[in-house]
Amino acid sequence: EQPSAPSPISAPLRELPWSKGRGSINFLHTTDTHGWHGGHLKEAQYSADWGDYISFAHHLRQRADEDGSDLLLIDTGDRVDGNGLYDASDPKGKYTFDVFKEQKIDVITSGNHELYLANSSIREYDEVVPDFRDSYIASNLDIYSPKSGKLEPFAPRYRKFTTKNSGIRILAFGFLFNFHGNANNTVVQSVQETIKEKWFQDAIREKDVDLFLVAGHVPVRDSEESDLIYKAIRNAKWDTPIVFFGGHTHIRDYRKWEKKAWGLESGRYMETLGFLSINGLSSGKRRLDATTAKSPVYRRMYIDNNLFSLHHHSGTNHSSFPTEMGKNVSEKIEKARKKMNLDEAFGCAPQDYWLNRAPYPANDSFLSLLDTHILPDTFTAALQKPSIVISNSGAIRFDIFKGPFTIDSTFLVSPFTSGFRAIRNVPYGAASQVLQYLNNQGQILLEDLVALSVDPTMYKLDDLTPPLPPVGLHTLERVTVAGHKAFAPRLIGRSESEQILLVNGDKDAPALPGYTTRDDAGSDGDDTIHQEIQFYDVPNCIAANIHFSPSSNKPLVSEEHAELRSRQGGTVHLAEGTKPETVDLVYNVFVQDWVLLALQYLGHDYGKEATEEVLEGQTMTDIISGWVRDNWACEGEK
Ligand SMILES: Nc1ccn([C@@H]2O[C@H](COP(=O)(O)O)[C@@H](O)[C@H]2O)c(=O)n1
Repeated sequence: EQPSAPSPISAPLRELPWSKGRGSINFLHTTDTHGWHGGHLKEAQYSADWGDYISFAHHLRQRADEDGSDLLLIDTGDRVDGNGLYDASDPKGKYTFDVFKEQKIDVITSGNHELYLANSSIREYDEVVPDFRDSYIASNLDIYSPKSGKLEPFAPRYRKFTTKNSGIRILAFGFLFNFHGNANNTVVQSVQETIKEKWFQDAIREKDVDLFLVAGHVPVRDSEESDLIYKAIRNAKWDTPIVFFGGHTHIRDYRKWEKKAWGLESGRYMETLGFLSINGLSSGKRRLDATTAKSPVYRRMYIDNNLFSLHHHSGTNHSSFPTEMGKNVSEKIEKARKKMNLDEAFGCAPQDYWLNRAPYPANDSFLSLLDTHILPDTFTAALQKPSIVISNSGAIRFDIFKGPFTIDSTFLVSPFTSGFRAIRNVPYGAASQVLQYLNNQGQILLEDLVALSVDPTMYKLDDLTPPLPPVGLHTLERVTVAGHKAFAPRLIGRSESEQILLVNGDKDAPALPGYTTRDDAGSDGDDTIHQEIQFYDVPNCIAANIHFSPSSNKPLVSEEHAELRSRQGGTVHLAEGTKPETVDLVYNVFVQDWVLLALQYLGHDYGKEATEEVLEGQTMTDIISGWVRDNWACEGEK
């Protein structure tokens, strides 16, 4: 782990469901790592780095060699965008690729983030694909070759191989979901079309396959793409076991299609090392008898990526765990971080701000910080006229922790290179409705949130201190329920019936906060028994009003009047409660197509030519770091 990483905290662990002996295969799976190969430096629970993963895999490979099973490693894409280690270098990824390639990965695919920008996909094609020449698979992805200019497969379409110890014959695919946001130097063919192709139809009919392995940057659940692939394989081979490794939705999940087809998704940001094992497979070396042939057994575990877990599951300790290669890789990461000054602070956050671990709006919601402070402060200084500034919440990727906000933090919270654009003088009536169109699902109801939570506790109003504000959801740091001592709820709400709902505020819960996953195999998949963290849905987009606050029903101010004031004083700042006749509609470029579409629905046709750059191309990363520098001094600097 990195020298500045916090030491892991011991917690109750479940045992790794390892499968041993012939006909057994074990997998480790990473997905959506988004550049976090240095691990989490502010969260002890996820503090192991890529070097530790290399050491861990080494010990498990050795275990497989000893007991005759096999260990394979899978990575299903989105390795880029989201961490200083990748994003802070020029070109991006200058240090990550060398670190990443030191792990032996048996099946690897591309995600959507490798393809947003032409230069990222070219680097992926020129560097990562050759680094993983025998294992990179691109079943539905092509690239206009930077050398020949011709459209070529990004990597081989599939791979057939036999495992080293057990002799299990695997046929592996590598898919990406039907992604449309890629730059025009790559082509993602839809899964619907791909599975009709001859090469695919021939591949699923190949003889001597003991296991179909579908690695994909595709969610395992609620995904038309995964279901189509499953059905296509089953149409050709009614009984051959299938295993899916998915990604993209950043969750831990394990889905059962049927007893011989399961799929694992292994979270995000190097928080999780997914583990899956199957025993009872046939192989070139081992014919199964009638009973065992019917019953391969699949099991899974989500390993928290920290040394406490990794030592435990590999039967090692502090001194026997690190391998030479693992240590070298950790050192390489440390050097790269130093070279890029990733620990240099712009300022210090006075408290935690959560992206999904707090409801929105709330005092500890990052999105509330954005729409009530960061965007208004930045754009009030930069824009002259009443404006509405819209950003997608997806532009924000991670939480802010109390303490130093560093160069690294800027990329953790928002790594993207898109800037902001404006459409001038949009009638206020239309502009003020765009946000609603972009968030078309309306407000989240108390009932919806409660339905998502486990065992909400109901209390009477009188039993609670402090008393609650009116009906709705609230964040309170501590509450006291009559007859119990004070404790911290994850969510508290007051319903129409005047009862108080206290969600996940169980004072007897385990101490270490973390994931508690419920999947198709039950709720025992997380290796660490956690105190459950509540995650909240947030709107697609948020907005800030600049130079006006339309909270009352004062009349719209006429454009002429605004013009006049503009000429007189430069900036037009309307009096509290006054609505402008027109506003400049400013938005993050990523949502441009949706903003134009919403305006079209609202009866105003604007083309891209009607838009112009604002803030001289500054990105959300620049905006946040600039705001932190100006507003959050560290102790001693005040
Ligand atoms: N320039 C960009 C690119 C992407 N986004 C946001 O990221 C989302 C996709 O990320 P996943 O990890 O879910 O694949 C995308 O939907 C956008 O919200 C962005 O804001 N700007």
